Order: sequence, then C-alpha cells, then structure tokens
Amino acid sequence: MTAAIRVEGVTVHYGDVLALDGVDVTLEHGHVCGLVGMNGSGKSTLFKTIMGMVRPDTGTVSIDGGTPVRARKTGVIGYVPQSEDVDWSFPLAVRDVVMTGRYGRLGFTRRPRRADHEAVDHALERVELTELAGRQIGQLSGGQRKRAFVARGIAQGARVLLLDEPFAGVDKRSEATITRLLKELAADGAAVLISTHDLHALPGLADEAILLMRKVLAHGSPGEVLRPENLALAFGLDVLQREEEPA
Ligand SMILES: Nc1ncnc2c1ncn2[C@@H]1O[C@H](COP(=O)(O)OP(=O)(O)OP(=O)(O)O)[C@@H](O)[C@H]1O
Repeated sequence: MTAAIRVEGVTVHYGDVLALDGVDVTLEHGHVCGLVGMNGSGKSTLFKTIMGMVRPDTGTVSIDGGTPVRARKTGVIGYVPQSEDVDWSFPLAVRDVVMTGRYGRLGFTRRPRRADHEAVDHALERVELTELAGRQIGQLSGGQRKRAFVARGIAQGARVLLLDEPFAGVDKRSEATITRLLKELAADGAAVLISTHDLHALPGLADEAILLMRKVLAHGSPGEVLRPENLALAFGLDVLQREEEPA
C-alpha cells in the first residue's frame, strides 16, 4: 500500500543551524499520529518539509506516492497552520476560508459551483460553525478559528492532514470537537499528523506518536513513545511526572 507520508533521510539546515538530521518517517492512511518534542526540536521544519515549503539538503519526501508540490496542487494534503502564522485581519468570512480548500478544483472560471458550495456547507456543519459562516475569520475565538481551518481540510477532501499546535489557546469543547473530527477523518482513511506540547492528552488523541529531537528518537504507540527513558532523552527530565507535581 502507498504510504500517506514517506520521509527518507531528510536533513535540513538553516545556515549553520541543523534543524533535521537524517529523519525517516512513514505514516499510513487511517492513523492519527502525534508529533512531540521540545521547542526547537524541528517539528515545524518537518511540517514545512512535508508541505514542500522547505527543501531538504538531502533526502526525499513523498505524499501518497507523489511530490509535496503535487500533493498541494491536487489538494491531497491539507494544513492547519500555527495561529501566529495567520493574518487574522484579512477580510475573509469563515465560509470564504473554507472555500479556499476548493480552489484546486475550481475550473478555469475560478467560480465555485454547486458541488463546491455543498462541500463547504457540509464541512461547516461537521465542525459546528454553520451559524458563524458569514463572520470575519478574525472575529472568531481561537478554537473556532482552528475548526474553520479543519473545515477547509474537510472541504478540500484532503487525504493527508497536518496540524501545527491545533490545541494551543483552545478551550476544552473545541479541543474535544477537533479530536473527535480528526479520529473520524482517520477512520475514513485520512492520515493525520498533529504537533502538540500536551503529552498527557496524546494517548486520547493519537494512536501513534513520534518523538523528535532533530532526529526521530522514537516512533510507535503513545505508550511506548512516552516511556520515561525516551522523555529523559528528549526533554532531559521526567516531564510527565514533573507536570503532575503541585506548584
Ligand atoms: N527561518 C529560520 N531561520 C533560521 N533558523 C531557523 C528558522 N526556522 C527555524 N529555525 C531553527 O531551526 C530549529 C528548529 O526549529 P522549528 O521551528 O522547526 O522547531 P519546533 O520544534 O517547531 O519548535 P517550537 O516547538 O518552538 O514551535 C530551531 O533551532 C530554530 O531556531
């Protein structure tokens, strides 16, 4: 079976900074995978490399058997960016943001057709944003904004979905809605890769995990990946235990 994401021997430098060092990752369709690692461990760089936005010095990336650029053009891959990477003052309504997921499919008139409007309506319903469809994107809460971007991936029909810190600044209700949706998308055959700092939530969110520190330190079930010896390697301390200690 063709892997959803195949990263082989990928090394990335920014000038003298080594951000990724010989990274190998394979992710199959039907799985939700959590990507964890300390600040600066290379998570965003790995996402950008998978999206074809950063070109590796060495190594290769394939998405559903094709190049990242092709996966972007054909809508195979969808991306929910970190909040800091989005200009929230942009004058787009929620519905328009979701419609951008259809752009790869619009004919040469660039005008959405009935099927495009239906796909957007359906996606908005799934993320429970139908009532806010006409509101400017910047006037939504943090969790609602994330849900709008997840809806964009749904409307796009993305088979591979990357989410960079989707739960940062998000309340429990939105977190639960997003988690449920991501699991449903994976059950429908999508591959979902999520970066997160919330190690406690990982087992409830993902069925596999990757621990990154420029290299892949561990890749397996969340239980295996979060073993104390792995966390000690990645974070220097037993972080799970430390977080549980009273302040
Ligand atoms: N555009 C850039 N120019 C120079 N160095 C960069 C650039 N982007 C990232 N880096 C460096 O590359 C390394 C990996 O950064 P990256 O943003 O991928 O880490 P991260 O795991 O996503 O971090 P965080 O958890 O803080 O978001 C860091 O040392 C960072 O300082």
